[in-house]
This record gives sequence, structure tokens and C-alpha cells, in this order.
Amino acid sequence: MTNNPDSTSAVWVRGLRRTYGQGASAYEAVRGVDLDVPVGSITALLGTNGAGKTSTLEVIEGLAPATAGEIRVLGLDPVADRAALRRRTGVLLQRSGFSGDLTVRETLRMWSATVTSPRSVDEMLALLSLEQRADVRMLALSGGETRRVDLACTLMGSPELVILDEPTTGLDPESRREVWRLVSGLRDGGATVLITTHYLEEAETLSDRLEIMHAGQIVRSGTPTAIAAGHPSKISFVSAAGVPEDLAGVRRVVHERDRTTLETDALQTSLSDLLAWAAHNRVELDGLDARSPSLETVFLSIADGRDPAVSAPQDIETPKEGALR
Ligand SMILES: Nc1ncnc2c1ncn2[C@@H]1O[C@H](COP(=O)(O)OP(=O)(O)OP(=O)(O)O)[C@@H](O)[C@H]1O
Repeated sequence: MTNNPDSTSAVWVRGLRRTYGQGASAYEAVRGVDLDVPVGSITALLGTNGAGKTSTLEVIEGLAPATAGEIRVLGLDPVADRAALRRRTGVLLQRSGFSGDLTVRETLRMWSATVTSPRSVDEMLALLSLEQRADVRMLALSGGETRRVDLACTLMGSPELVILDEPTTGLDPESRREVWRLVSGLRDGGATVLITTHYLEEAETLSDRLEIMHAGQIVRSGTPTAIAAGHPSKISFVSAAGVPEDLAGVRRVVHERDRTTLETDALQTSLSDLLAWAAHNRVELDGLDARSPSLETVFLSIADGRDPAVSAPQDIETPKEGALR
């Protein structure tokens, strides 16, 4: 295995393959993934269900060997150098499995004994807003509180690289935003974060860079803005009067029940034309909504196979200053 030739990547993966089972029942869940997580960035790994995110993360975390490919984490081999990496990385798994009988404080104390140079239990309780729950048993915590205890353990060793597998699943919107602030703070403190999430808003808000997986491959890479660029904007409304045929920039008209959606490459021009037509003809456009392309548009087109990148993966790069906020 060669060394990571690029020291600007905290995680560097080339040609990763992972197959489950053997012979006729073998299933290739990861099919040649290349991945870079720039040092000091928040990078989100997104994907449709079963895309291969967890299978990829487990290899990066050193929990499973790759079937093929090269993987470097902080310049080290995640399996051979697992002990050294454990001191420098914090991993939040989807399920933690702490004993329900211990209190929050006891759980953090117990975890602290396994960490090199841990931050104090009181500091972690304060950081995760758990002071009021310190003496409550784990089994009595809400899902969101349990997730915060998991996070406290992940961050206790002040890791250089933090890997968060769906950190906000099950959290209410306020707690989710609290976690976002925490994760942004990690980056501000110089850490690198690799995160998986099913919440597109979370990925769009939080991350500098997105990697979108589908069917075992990375099909889109880049900043959220660059990934959304090139997809159409949408104008939608309810009107009994139909739609004029010659609106500038409109590439597709979709009728769904009584709502009409115009997909356009020129949002401002199409919208001005539509409003001028409506004013001239005294047409009421109920529930008028106009929006620029979003990550959701891209994601849905990947999920339903309409995205050309699904058959021909592509890398979308933008100027460097856009890559790291
Ligand atoms: N131990 C296993 N044996 C066989 N197949 C597996 C195993 N683990 C995962 N798979 C399959 O590999 C594929 C990728 O699974 P993986 O859990 O990596 O996807 P994911 O992107 O994390 O999905 P999700 O978002 O639904 O959690 C899926 O089709 C899954 O059924």
C-alpha cells in the first residue's frame, strides 16, 4: 500500500471495493470509491438507502477490511495502525450500546478511562448541555439525550478527525441545531469532520463538501452550491388559466393535480415573463413559489435515476475559496 501522497486530505481513499459473502451469493456493496476529506473541512457523505455509506465508513474506521483499494486516514493505515489512529480520531457510530444502569456521569467517567488525555467529565457535560441529566440513568434518557452522551464520548479525547454516522437522527429540530453548532465549532477549532446524514438541509447547511453515493459509487462530489448548479430552478403555482407557451428559459412543464411546475434555466427571466403575462391577463397565481436549484432536486434526480451522473460519475470542482468556508 502506498502512502497518502496528498497530506491535505485527512481521509484519502482510492478504488475502494467491499464485497459481502462469497461465490454466487457475493454482493459488492462498494464499487470503486475515490474519496478525499480535506483537512479542516466538514465533508458530508450522502446517499440513497443501501448506497454503501456505512460499508465505506466501516473501512475508514478500521472496523472492516477493504476487499480492494487504498485507504489512508491521517496518513495511516486504518487496520494496521488502528491503535495509533484511535488516539487521534473520534467515531460516533449509529448505535453506541452503553449500559442502561449507569448514570450519565458514570458512563462518561468509564469512557474517560479509555481515552488518552481526556477532557474532564464536567467539561463534557457542559459542552453537551447534560449537566441537569448527569445523575440520571442512561435507560431513562430520551433519544436525543442519549445521542448527546454518545457525542460527549466521541469528542472527549479532542480528536483531530471526527467521524459522525448520522449524528442527529432522532433529535428534535432544536437539538439538531445545537449539534450543528457543535460540529461547526469543531471545524473552527481545527478538526476535520466526516459526517453521514439523511437530512439534506443538514448537509447543505453544515458541510464544505459533499460526496453523494448511489449503488456503491460516488456519483457527485463538490461544494453544495456547485452540486446544485446546472439543475433547473422551479416556479410553481395553481391557476385555472393554463400556462403561456413561450416563457423564456422554461425547459419543462409538469402538471401535478391542480399545481403547475415550470422547470427553468433562467429563474429571474421566466418569473418576470410569467408575472407580466399574469398581470396582463388578470390571472391569479395561487401559492406562487419560486426557488433556485437545491440539493433536494439533485438528490431526487439521483434516487430516481434521472441524473446523468448516475451512469457516468463526475467530479464537480469549484474555485478553492468555495471549498472551505
Ligand atoms: N453484512 C452484510 N451482508 C450482506 N450485505 C450487506 C451487509 N451489510 C450491508 N449489506 C448490503 O450492502 C449494501 C450497502 O449497505 P450500507 O449499510 O453500506 O448502505 P448505507 O448507504 O449505509 O444505507 P442506509 O442509508 O440505508 O443506512 C446494502 O444493499 C446492504 O443490504
